[in-house]
Amino acid sequence: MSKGVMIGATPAVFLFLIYLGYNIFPLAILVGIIGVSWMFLSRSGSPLRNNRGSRTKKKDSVPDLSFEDIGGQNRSKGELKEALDFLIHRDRINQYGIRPIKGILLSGPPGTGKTLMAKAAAHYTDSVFVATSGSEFVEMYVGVGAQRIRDLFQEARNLAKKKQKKSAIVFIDEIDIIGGQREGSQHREYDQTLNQLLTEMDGISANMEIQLLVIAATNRKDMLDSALLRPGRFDRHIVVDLPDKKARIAILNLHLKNKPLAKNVSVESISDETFGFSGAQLESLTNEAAIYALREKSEVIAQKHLSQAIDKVMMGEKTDREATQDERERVAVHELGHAIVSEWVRPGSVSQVSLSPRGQALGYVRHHPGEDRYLQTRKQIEEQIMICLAGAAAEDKVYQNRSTGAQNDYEQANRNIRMMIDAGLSDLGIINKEWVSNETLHRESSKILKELYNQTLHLLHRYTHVFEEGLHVLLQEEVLSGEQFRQLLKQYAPSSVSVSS
Ligand SMILES: Nc1ncnc2c1ncn2[C@@H]1O[C@H](COP(=O)(O)OP(=O)(O)OP(=O)(O)O)[C@@H](O)[C@H]1O
Ligand SMILES: [Zn+2]
Repeated sequence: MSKGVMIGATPAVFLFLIYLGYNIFPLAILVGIIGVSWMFLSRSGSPLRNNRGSRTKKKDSVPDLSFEDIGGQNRSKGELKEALDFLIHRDRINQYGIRPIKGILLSGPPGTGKTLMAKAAAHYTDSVFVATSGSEFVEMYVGVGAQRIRDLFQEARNLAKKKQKKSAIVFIDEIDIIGGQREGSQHREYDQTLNQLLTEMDGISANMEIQLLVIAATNRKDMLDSALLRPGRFDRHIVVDLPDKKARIAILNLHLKNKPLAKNVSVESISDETFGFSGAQLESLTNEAAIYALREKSEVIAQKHLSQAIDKVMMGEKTDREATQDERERVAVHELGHAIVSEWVRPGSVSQVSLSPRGQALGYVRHHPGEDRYLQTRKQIEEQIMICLAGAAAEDKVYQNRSTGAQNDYEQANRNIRMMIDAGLSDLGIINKEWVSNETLHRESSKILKELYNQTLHLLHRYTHVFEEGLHVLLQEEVLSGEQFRQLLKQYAPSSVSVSS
């Protein structure tokens, strides 16, 4: 079976772990999901991408977008406003001899509203807004990039004068492209561009006629050249993170405001199911839901449209890729495995098992997230690993063999094992990795993997009837709702294992 086909099942587990929300390193994982969803989004040609063109518009006077138009992000907004107050109360700052803020760096995953924040900053300070993106500097001839930077700053000053404003904000998206760490003498062109930017910033002083502020955005702060982060340059860092549940509600409400919404729609439940979504993905979700409603000629956007839109944003558009009947069966078995163990670990966690091809996937399990967790015990990590392994174990149980569809599942499992060992939670105890050989680490991780795999297989063997019934429904209906699935479990699962131990 070709690799592409059975990749099918893989995003499921990925979403799983994220949706369980049990991670010690939430950010890493969150960035992970964004990476993954982004991958799907760009493949499916989502409207999100189309936004981009207009976002990097070069010239604008004062943007008509305020902080109220940005959902959630209260901490970042607060920090940003505080920094901006320096710009507004320039005289007072001068009086105290405080050096003006010249650069603010916004960092965070894609689509979290960094561009919106920069625009709102211009609105808040009544500044003109001039924007560019690092990507515009790619493959420019030597000298052109530096000239572009010079022009940009000049443009900002000219525009402010023309509009009779006291200040201008220069926004540079994807700053990491021009401000990435230098390696030897390569990237000479970027060097010149970066140097020009630094020169412009160094030239900003408190008593200029037009006060300039540079706001830069990146989702790879670790990549930036330290010269950029020095005092007097981008010395204010504001993290713009993925929205939490409350923020997701706020963002959804903002984007649903101008749409006909059915009365019984629960925005809260949508926010529950979109853990790890960025603002941009939430916006896309509301848009897709409206399209589904329109397609059905429904007067209002109903819960089911929103629910379909979640799948679309998460996994990509439904594809009409025809899997063979054998493949469909195998994917169904695989996903049922994930779902069974997930319910065993945390009853109520499965929100949908689906056998409809979407993006690169042939099937997937969608989860209700638990509460956000930042610490976890050995048992919890082991359970996560079991959920990962359950797809392959299910195939093993039913077919006595496995396919290539579980590759990502293993990667995810291995990441968890590494975390467990690093955190001193494995049988090796607390270790200093420098003194432990790779061989020892490898042996320990294989041992964990093997034990948990056997446990998972053993557990699944007790669910034969659930597999049979679930398979039957999935092949016919393509989806099993969380409720339906739990009903099956209630009916067919051995009572001793139906609840988490
Ligand atoms: N907090 C938010 N509130 C409302 N809408 C949001 C929010 N965050 C993102 N969006 C939506 O997502 C779109 C993209 O956001 P924006 O361009 O600001 O993200 P970004 O962080 O700059 O992304 P990138 O890193 O990809 O440039 C916005 O136009 C808006 O529709
Ligand atoms: Zn899987």
